Amino acid sequence: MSQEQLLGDGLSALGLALSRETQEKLLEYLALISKWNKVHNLTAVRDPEEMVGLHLLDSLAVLPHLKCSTLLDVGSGAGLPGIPLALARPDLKVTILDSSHKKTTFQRQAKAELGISNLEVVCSRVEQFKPAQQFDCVISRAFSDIAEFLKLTAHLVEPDGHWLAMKGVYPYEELAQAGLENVEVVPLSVPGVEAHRHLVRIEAKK
Ligand SMILES: C[S@@+](CC[C@H](N)C(=O)[O-])C[C@H]1O[C@@H](n2cnc3c(N)ncnc32)[C@H](O)[C@@H]1O
Repeated sequence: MSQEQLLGDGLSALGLALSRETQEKLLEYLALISKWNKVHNLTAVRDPEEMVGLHLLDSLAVLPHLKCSTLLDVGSGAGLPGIPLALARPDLKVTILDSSHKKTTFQRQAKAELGISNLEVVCSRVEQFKPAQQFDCVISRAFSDIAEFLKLTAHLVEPDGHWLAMKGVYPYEELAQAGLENVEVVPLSVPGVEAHRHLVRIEAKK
């Protein structure tokens, strides 16, 4: 099946309506990752069909749970989930951050080529990042365990804000290790991705 069809079907299954133009930009973004992957090792996922599920739909599955106006994606790598979210939600101010120059050089290229005006790119270790303003929401995928994620980003979340941690299997151990009980854990079903997915929401307010 073509990437266009996979994306269209996946979005329908997720109950998401994105314009034709946005869908084209999402696929242009995948094409850019593939192009850069030939020279730089940006992501291990290289199969065109798998990329739609693991890069785009996995990121976009979070959209219905995104209730914020400023978002920081920590350890964003090739721009995941931040770039698909910025493309799908032009009203959202998205900052993507990574400590790797190679990754943020790619992120800047993607921002320029796709004309993503609601996206900022930051090259920094997250623990050293001192923005002028904190964020409503700080998100990460495949960055660290939950305790480390909260520790490294505590200075970046608004007092009324929250964290979203994108996880695979239900993270019982990570939650226990972080001393977190009674947090919201939403199971997500991602079209084209057989593995389990869970989204953990942690409020900054104690
Ligand atoms: C496994 S990758 C995940 C990339 C992306 N979120 C994804 O899901 O495809 C983790 C990323 O975190 C970045 N990273 C690790 N420690 C970091 C730190 N302390 N500050 C900023 N970025 C960091 C790495 O450079 C790497 O790009």
